[in-house]
Amino acid sequence: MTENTVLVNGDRLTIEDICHLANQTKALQLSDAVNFRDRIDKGALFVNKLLREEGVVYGITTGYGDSCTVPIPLEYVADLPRNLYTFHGCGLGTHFDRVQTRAIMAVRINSLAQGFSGVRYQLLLQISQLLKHDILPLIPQEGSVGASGDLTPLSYLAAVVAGEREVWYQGQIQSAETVFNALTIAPLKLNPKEGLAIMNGTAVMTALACLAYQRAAYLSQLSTRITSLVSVALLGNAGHFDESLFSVKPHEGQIKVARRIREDLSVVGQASRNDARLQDRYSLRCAPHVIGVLEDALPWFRQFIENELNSANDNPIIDAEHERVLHGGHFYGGHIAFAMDSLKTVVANLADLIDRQMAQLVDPKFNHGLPANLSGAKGEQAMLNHGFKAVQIAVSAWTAEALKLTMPASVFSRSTECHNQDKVSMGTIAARDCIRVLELTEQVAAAVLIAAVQAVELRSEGQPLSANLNMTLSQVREHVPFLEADRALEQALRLCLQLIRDQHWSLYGP
Ligand SMILES: N[C@@H](Cc1ccc(O)cc1)C(=O)O
Repeated sequence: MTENTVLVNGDRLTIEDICHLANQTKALQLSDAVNFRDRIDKGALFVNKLLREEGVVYGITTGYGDSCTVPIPLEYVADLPRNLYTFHGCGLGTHFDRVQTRAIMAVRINSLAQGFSGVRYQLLLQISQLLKHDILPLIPQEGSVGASGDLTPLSYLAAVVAGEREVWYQGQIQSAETVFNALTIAPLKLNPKEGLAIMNGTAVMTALACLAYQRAAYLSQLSTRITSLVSVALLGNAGHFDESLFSVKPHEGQIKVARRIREDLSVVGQASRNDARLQDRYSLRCAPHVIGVLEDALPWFRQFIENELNSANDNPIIDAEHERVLHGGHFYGGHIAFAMDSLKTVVANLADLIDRQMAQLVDPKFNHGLPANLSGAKGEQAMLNHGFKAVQIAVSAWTAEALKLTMPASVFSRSTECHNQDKVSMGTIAARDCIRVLELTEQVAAAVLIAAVQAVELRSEGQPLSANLNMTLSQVREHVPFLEADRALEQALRLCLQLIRDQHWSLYGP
C-alpha cells in the first residue's frame, strides 16, 4: 500500500478512507494477496457446493423476500440475479453526485471484502475496475426504505457490473455497454448469490454517513471560529468561555469548544469581574453548549458509522469456514438511521445558533454601535446602502429550511413488501435529509462568516486581534472584499461556500 492508496483486504477502513476514495484523493487498491482471494472465493465455492448438494438456498433457489416460498428450479437459478436488479430498476429523484456514487461503491466493496457474502473475488475486482476508470453508475436517490438494505439504488450498481444501464464516464452520461466496449471491460454475469450480495445491504446510507460526518466535523470548527469573531464584533464578554467555568461541567467536547474560543479571543488569565455587559445573549454565551453537543457526539457517530462500514450487511450470511448459511437481517440500517437523524439535528442547531448571532450583528438595537446591517458606506451614501440586510433574511430562510428537515425519518417505518419487510429503518432518507441540512448550514456559515469578518473590521480598526482571528480575516479577504457599497453578494457567497465544502481553511488543531 502506498500513501495514495486505500487497501481493501477485509481489514477495517475509516470514514476518512471512504472520503478519500470518494474525492479521488486516494485510489482504491484491492488486495491480490492469495490468502485474501482464497478467503473470498471460498464463499462462492461453498454456495456452488450447496447448490449441487442440497438444492435449496434462500434467494438462490427461492424467490426474494416474501416470495421465499416460491421454489426456483435449478435450470432457472442462473437467471434470478438478473431479474433481481431488473425489477428493482425503479428508482426516482435526482441522481447521487459523483462523489457520493464513488463512496457508495467503495463502501459496498468493503462489505463484500469481509468475506461473508458468498461472491467471487472477480466481483470485487469488477467494482474496483469501475472505480479505477471512474465509470460511475447513475443511481437515483429515491426508493430505498433502508431495510432490505438499499435494494433499489444498489440495483444500479449490480446492473452496471453486468454491463447494463447508464454510467457517467468522462463527464458524459453513456450506456454501460458503450463504455465497457470502448475500454474492453467484460460485463460480469452475476452468479446466483451475487445480485443479493451487492444489493441487500446498507452501502448507500453508510456512504452518505461517511461524507456527512466529515462535513459536520468541519462545521463544528467553523461555527466555533464564527462565534469568536461575533464575540469580538459585539464587544462580547470573554469570561463566558473561562477555563474554570467549564471545568465544573465536564463534557469534553464542550470544554474543547470553550478552549478554542478562549484561544481565538486571546484570553489569558481571568476576565474582568465587571465587564460592560455581564451576560451576553445565549447565542454567544451558550455557544460551547450548542457546538459542544456535536463535538461530544462525533466519537459515537464515528463508532456507529465505522462499525456499519466494516460489516457484512447482506442476507443470508455465508460462513464458508464453518459451512453455514446464516439467515438474518443485517441489511437493517438502524444504526445509520439513528446516527443520521441525530446528526442532522445537531447540525441544524449550529445553523440556528449562528443565525441568531447574525441577527444580533445587523441590528443596531443589539450590535453595540455597529452600523445598521453592517453597511460600510459613509457620508451621504450611507442612507442608500442596505449592507447585509438581504443576506440576513436569506440566512433566516436557509436556517428555517434546515430546521424543518430535522423530523426524524427513522420513526416513519412502513410495513412493506407484503408485510415481510414490516419494520424498516428509513436510514437512507435520514442520511439524505442530513446531507441537505449540511448544505443549508454551510450556506448559513458562509454568509455569517462574511458578515462577521465585516463586523470585526468595522469594530476593530487598529485594535489587536489574536493570530487565529487575523488569519481568518485575511483568508476571507483574499476572496471577498469589504462591503463598502451595496453589491450583489451571490458570487462571493458561492465562492465561500465552495471553500467551506473543500474544507479549504484549517481552523484548529486537535
Ligand atoms: N432483504 C430480503 C431480500 C429481498 C430482496 C429483494 C426484494 O425485492 C425483497 C426482499 C431478505 O434478505 O430477506
